Amino acid sequence: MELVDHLRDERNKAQFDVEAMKVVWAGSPQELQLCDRMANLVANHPAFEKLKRPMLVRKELFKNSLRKAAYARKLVIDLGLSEEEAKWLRFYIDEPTYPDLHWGMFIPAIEGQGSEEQKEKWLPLSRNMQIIGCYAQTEMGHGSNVQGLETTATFDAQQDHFIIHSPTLTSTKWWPGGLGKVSTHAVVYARLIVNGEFHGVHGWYNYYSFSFFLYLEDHSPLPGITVGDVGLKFGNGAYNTMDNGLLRFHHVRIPRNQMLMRVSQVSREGKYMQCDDVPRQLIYGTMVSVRQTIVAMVSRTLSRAVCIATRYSALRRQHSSSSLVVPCFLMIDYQSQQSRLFPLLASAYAFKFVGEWLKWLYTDVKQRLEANDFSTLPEAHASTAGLKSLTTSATVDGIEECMKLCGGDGYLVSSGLPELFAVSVPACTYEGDNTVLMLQVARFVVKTVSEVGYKEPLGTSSYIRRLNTLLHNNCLVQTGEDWVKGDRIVEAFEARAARMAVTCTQHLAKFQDPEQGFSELSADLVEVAVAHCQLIVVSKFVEKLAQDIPGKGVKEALEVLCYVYALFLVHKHQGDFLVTGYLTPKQASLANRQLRILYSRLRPNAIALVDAFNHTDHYLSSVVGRYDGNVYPNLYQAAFNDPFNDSHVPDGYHQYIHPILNQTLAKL
Ligand SMILES: CC(C)(COP(=O)(O)OP(=O)(O)OC[C@H]1O[C@@H](n2cnc3c(N)ncnc32)[C@H](O)[C@@H]1OP(=O)(O)O)[C@@H](O)C(=O)NCCC(=O)NCCSC(=O)/C=C/CCCCCCCCCCCCC(=O)O
Ligand SMILES: Cc1cc2nc3c(=O)[nH]c(=O)nc-3n(C[C@H](O)[C@H](O)[C@H](O)COP(=O)(O)OP(=O)(O)OC[C@H]3O[C@@H](n4cnc5c(N)ncnc54)[C@H](O)[C@@H]3O)c2cc1C
Repeated sequence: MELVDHLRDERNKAQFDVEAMKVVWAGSPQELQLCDRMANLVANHPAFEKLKRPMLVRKELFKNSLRKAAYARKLVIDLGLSEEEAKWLRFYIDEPTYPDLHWGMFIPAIEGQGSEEQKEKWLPLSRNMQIIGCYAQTEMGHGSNVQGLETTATFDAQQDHFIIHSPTLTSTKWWPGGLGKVSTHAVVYARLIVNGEFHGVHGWYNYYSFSFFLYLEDHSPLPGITVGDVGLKFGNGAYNTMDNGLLRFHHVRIPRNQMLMRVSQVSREGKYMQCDDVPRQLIYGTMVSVRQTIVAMVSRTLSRAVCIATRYSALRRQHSSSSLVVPCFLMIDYQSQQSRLFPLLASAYAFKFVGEWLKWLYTDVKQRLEANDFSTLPEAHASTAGLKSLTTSATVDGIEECMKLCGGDGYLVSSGLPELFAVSVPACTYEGDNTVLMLQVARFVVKTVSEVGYKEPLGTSSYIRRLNTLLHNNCLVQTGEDWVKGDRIVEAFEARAARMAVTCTQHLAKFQDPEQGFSELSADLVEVAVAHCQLIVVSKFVEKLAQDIPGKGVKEALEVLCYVYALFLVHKHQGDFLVTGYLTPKQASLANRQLRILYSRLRPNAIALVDAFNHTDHYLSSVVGRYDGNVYPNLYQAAFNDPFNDSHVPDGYHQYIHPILNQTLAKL
């Protein structure tokens, strides 16, 4: 049967080389080839079917996810896949499960915080999956406040043991993924007590389950340990494939050498030693690593929602305002649809490029940390925390907007958007609540501003070196065209961030107790942090454009996206730009007018830009976002694929509808 491409006319409008753009999006020809291979391996393997997922009850859903993870492991071994290939394979399976935590947090925690001897012992076991681990930090009463963790690890010098204990209900470990049902091991965070003295929170390598011996059929916990799942979560098929768990210890003994010993150690004699020159913050290092990974991945999540909404918008017709009868307008041709959709399309590209940069920054920091150079850790912490917060919040809001952009059909599970929203929304909370993370960024920015004159601002805060210029020189834009210049845009974002930071720093200085000031001004401080992070994203996009980008029309198409991203933010946050006095109202309105011009330049490329994401229909799992655009027959068919349509007479019909029709309710 001949395949009809319902989006062919749209594809023919493209003004750039889509294949070349696919390389830019993927990062390199090699990455494109790798991702394409893994995405298609998953798409073509029946084991990874996922359309029925939302219909399954929790136990079936969970078993199904275990089956998929086992198939994935088998493929990794049978095909001899590299760690990088295996990572992408798991990514395209598109189902949160215990391997995310095992590979994403448990192993990095041992790598970052274990001594050489500990790494040698535990990493091979972990990498071969002879043990499965999770990351048990959060407690029922303490998520953001890590210093408040209550679980204790008391050293018993006589037996050379630590005694791990949950002294209160609120000290129950609560939420760790993979903990509830699957993991055999955990990195557990607890307060260290040696000779009655507290030494803050540290990490322990711990086993809590008999299933350490994988061939045991019994999976009951070790004596003194209570473990379980925290319960059903939002969005049926979404994050419920993960066994987020609870864990309590009742005086559980573990050998002394199971304390992760890179940051500090306890000797056989019970002497606590902080390792020379290694900052305590390193025990938070795993969070820096995962926040970076989240930023690297989140652009794909947003691109997926945007791809669905763009394709559907380019197919579905609505009435024009002059004729209520003849459906003529494509949804994508409404200015109002464009003004909601195109900034999201631009954001997906912007987040991809900032994610690449963050990966570079993190790789550099990791190498330095291995060589005991901790100088760039604060910058890495602020950048990973801030960008994780900014990009996940924008992505989750973006998915919701894409759902609305598809009208009623966006609300159908078969659109792929409700599940995508449900699986993504906890990213605003896990790995640090987004507001709490922005407050960390604000601390970093305010500290940098306060130290001007005696400490040189570096990296992402180096704009603060030019504080005088940024505070006193106002915007030079005179025409709309002036707004589409990279350096001018970056300067506008620098000036806004610098001015907001200085104002907040001055207000803070009026408080006698800095912590009280920080608390009272926290809403303003979050805005300072947002301005700083948006500057990073905009400037990394502009830097990307300065690179050599091959392919007909590719650079031009990216320029339009970059300016759409930046000018959309100028418009959305024009209050900041105006209040700080950097822009005049005239300049702000020129930015908005230019934005509309950019939307019309983006319009012919819209479908090609989402095709360049190279998403398979399997990964999208959306009837309205199909590549071929053949939406309506498939939408109709999807309705009948729902088991609810197996029969015309639902359970309960005879019992509860007939009495109403027959007016025999009294018999009920
Ligand atoms: C920082 C807090 C908010 C509180 O801090 P506070 O009490 O004020 O201060 P202190 O703790 O004393 O610290 C202050 C100083 O330390 C600096 N700091 C803080 N954090 C860090 C850090 N991370 N790194 C470096 N430095 C740091 C800070 O700047 C201060 O410095 P200074 O004194 O000013 O100089 C803190 O407590 C906090 O972080 N709270 C948030 C808690 C949190 O984030 N918890 C996370 C728990 S784990 C979790 O949620 C896991 C979720 C699982 C999600 C799964 C996602 C998976 C997707 C990705 C993985 C996929 C990989 C797949 C791989 C594969 O398949 O192969
Ligand atoms: C799906 C999912 C998976 C998770 N996986 C893991 C895991 O694998 N391992 C693990 O250890 N944990 C995990 N967590 C826990 C997660 O890290 C915490 O939920 C998160 O750190 C937030 O903590 P909390 O839930 O205690 O929220 P709270 O800290 O109670 O925050 C609640 C509200 O208070 C505000 N708030 C809190 N503190 C401040 C402050 N200082 N200033 C201003 N406002 C503040 C927040 O902004 C938020 O609005 C997971 C959570 C979820 C939802």
